[in-house]
Amino acid sequence: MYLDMQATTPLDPRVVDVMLPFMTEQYGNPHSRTHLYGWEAEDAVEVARAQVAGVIGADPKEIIFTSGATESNNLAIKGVAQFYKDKKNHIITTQTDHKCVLDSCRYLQQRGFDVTYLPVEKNGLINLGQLADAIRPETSLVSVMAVNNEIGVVQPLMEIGKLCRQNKVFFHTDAAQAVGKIPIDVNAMNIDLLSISGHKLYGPKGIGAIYIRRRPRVRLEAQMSGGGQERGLRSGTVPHFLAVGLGAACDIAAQEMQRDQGHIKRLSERLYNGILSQLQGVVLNGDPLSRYCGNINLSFAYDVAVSSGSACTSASLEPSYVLRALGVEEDMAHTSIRFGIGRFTTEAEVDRAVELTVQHVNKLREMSPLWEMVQEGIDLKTIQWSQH
Ligand SMILES: Cc1ncc(COP(=O)(O)O)c(C=O)c1O
Ligand code: FES
Repeated sequence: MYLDMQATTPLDPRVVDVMLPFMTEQYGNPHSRTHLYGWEAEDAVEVARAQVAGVIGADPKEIIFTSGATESNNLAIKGVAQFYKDKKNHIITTQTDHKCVLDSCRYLQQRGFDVTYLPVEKNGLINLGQLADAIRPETSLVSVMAVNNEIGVVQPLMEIGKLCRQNKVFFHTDAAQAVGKIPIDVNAMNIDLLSISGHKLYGPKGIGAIYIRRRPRVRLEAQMSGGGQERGLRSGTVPHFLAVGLGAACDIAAQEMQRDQGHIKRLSERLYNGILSQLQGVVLNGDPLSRYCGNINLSFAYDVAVSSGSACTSASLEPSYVLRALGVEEDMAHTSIRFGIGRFTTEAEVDRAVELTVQHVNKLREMSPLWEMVQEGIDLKTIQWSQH
């Protein structure tokens, strides 16, 4: 039973089929210009580039292959900030963006840039008025993720894009959890830079892409020195079989998005209703409407000692910084579980997850004196504990 599709997805077998020949017979270097092996590989990379562009409504020339969304986010944020640094030294992101976005911003802060970390509302969405107020003449970039990896909320991309364009500020979105799952159109949404990860959409790990708008043109400083591949923005040999895999994954996702959504929505509802019909004191984290249906993040009231921390950083016992940014109380943040449903999830897996969740929560609650008090109608917040 695997319900962690935000962490990673399995390779679609159709993607593997397309990749295989490029690992065995067609193993040329796509940058070798003098023989058939090189040409074959180059052609395959260009087909893949067009497939990646296709799923977000971009031009293939606007796609650069990278090693994943972490690299794309680093390149977008550091690259734009550094290129425009003489005139503009301010960037804006959100408190709930991915660690690699936040860390890239911290890196810039240490080098003299000014960063605004926008708070989010209780539902996990940013406040557009606050974003408008945060934009200054010296702002070069706004970076707001599309779908949140922990709670699945979808930020208002269309509105953010419009605001950024009006103010002549570039708009980058980390769309690692969004591409191939929800419709994205870089032109309709005025997105200037966008990060993609292969292994979140049934493609291979170790490959990703960044979309960089050509009109109006976005300039950025490369973060890798070398042979000047990928228009000088990302030196290093393109791993052609991975690129081919990413291309195929994007192509399949584009064609089957509606079908995937139908399947995933049905199973998510089954999971959510299954748990909520059998347990009290369960809360869905994040906006109930503006969300990707394959992510269900639930908190279980009172002493369910699951203490998973963040679904993504479960090695630490600290409650998730994303849930804290929503104002979720510490006890509820500590008892949150993220369920991730995807293309290959089955009804049987969901039913088993419901059964196990209900069983475990009931067991932990039986052991909890706090839960007993809640059952008796005592509001725990009114209690004076003898310590502290
Ligand atoms: C929202 C988000 N951004 C970026 C990443 C990093 O992606 P990659 O593993 O391709 O570097 C992830 C994956 O964990 C993610 O969920
Ligand atoms: S899903 Fe990406 S870090 Fe957890």
